[in-house]
Amino acid sequence: MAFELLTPSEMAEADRLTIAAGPVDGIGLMRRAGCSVADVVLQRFPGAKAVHVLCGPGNNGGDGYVAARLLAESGVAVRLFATAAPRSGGDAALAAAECSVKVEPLAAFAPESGAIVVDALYGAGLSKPLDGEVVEAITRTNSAVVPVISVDLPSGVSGASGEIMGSAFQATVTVTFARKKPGHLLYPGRAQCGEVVVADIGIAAAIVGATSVRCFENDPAWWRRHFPSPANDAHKYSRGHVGVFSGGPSATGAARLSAMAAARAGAGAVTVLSPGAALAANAAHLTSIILRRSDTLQDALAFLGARKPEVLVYGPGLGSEPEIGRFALELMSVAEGRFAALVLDADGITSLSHRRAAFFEARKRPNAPALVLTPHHGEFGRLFPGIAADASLSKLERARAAAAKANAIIIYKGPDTVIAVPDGRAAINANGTSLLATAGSGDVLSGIVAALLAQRMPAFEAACAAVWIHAEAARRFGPGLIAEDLPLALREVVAGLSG
Ligand SMILES: NC(=O)C1=CN([C@@H]2O[C@H](COP(=O)(O)OP(=O)(O)OC[C@H]3O[C@@H](n4cnc5c(N)ncnc54)[C@H](O)[C@@H]3O)[C@@H](O)[C@H]2O)[C@@H](O)CC1
Ligand SMILES: [K+]
Repeated sequence: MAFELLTPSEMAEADRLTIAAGPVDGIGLMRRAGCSVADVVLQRFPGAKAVHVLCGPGNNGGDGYVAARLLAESGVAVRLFATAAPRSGGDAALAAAECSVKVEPLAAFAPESGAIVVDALYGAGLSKPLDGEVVEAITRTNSAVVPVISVDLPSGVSGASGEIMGSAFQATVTVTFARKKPGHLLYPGRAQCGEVVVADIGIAAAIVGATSVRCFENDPAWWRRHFPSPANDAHKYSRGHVGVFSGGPSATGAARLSAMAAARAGAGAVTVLSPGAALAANAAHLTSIILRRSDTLQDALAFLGARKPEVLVYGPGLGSEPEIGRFALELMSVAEGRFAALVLDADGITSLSHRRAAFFEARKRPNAPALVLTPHHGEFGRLFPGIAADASLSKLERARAAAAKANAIIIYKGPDTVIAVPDGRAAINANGTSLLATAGSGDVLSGIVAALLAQRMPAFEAACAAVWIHAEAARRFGPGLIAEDLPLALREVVAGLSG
């Protein structure tokens, strides 16, 4: 399986390059696309009483004409409803000319029980919100609960952003071509797609690679070879050492969740750095995790000098007061030669929103440590208010813009977590689960990222792996999950990836 996610413009680029390379031409690609749609209809709904094909004015409609022709030739009862005739001379007009099914106006379409709807109204070319008779047809279809096969994208869903433009079909199956698009994985579009089938229409992998694509569906297949497993002669510190800062006496649990997750994700040693006032609370709950007092920057420096951790986690349970942000900036400024990466989560992010200018300035320094930020929607808006407020940007573009601005790896959390790095690469996670919407699950994620970075997994791959493993552990554990369950649930997932 191939994991690139092509935006509509990258898909058009792949289309052009394929046609230029020959021998297949535009109508040839359209015939293959329409044929794959007809195949899915015949395979999934062999007993359908009728198929109603809805065709728009562009090439998405062209795929619909091909599918209508092939289904009619297979003996299926087909009715075809169109918004307008395709532009003459184009591939869709050729496809329409080859299709002898009578064309009826879209206004005449009414979903019928036992019939299937093929939605070929708009796909990659959707450029403005749907309205009028198209929205009426969508509303009638969605409320009739008939199976809908959407061609490329459910009409109304933006392939680039997953936004719903006006209204969108609720598809049962979406048949897309060559590769998925970001809109198949980003919400709210993802919820409209149903099952996504990727049909091979003869666009070669080398051609996909020749486009400007920099976004991937997060999957172990492309980061697994970097997944760490300890060398035979490993000792605990060579496996990677993570330091996690703890909050005060009444807020110590978050750091322990992070620390336990780091240990389960393979860090050989994990130290909780605790304020003196919280030592007793932490000591009562920690066994294999090392506990060390740290009240000041001097204490932290002494730990860094003596124990040389690779990665620090700063944020869980710390509180969002400005001095927490100041300490984060101080940690970054003393990093060189002392630790390689800092994971800032939760309060670590919120507290920096009081010192944004100083933070962004600090991130420009050439010796700044690698930085991972793991904001959810609210934290993202506090640290990157300008980017968050730009309604023209998709979640993917927001994450990329934030990664560039903060010179950091961004894990923009949510049901469709986006991972982005400053060089423009990005991934969208697809195995998320609402089971992770539970207090403390973010603390666990920061521990996993830290552990993988401490084991020297490359940063983008480490962030992607952490997000996937975190969700996979939650899925396997199932309902009833609380954050305390996650570190142990990691064991099985990590074991499956190791060796
Ligand atoms: N690019 C490729 O590689 C391939 C594309 N194919 C199909 O071609 C589709 C893209 O075709 P097009 O670029 O022609 O785009 P569409 O067919 O999605 O729509 C384009 C047309 O709709 C109009 N339009 C856009 N939004 C509208 C709105 N809200 N209300 C009314 N009119 C609106 C545009 O002005 C244009 O005339 C893909 O989704 C796919 O189904 C396939 O045939 C196979 C190959
Ligand atoms: K469509």
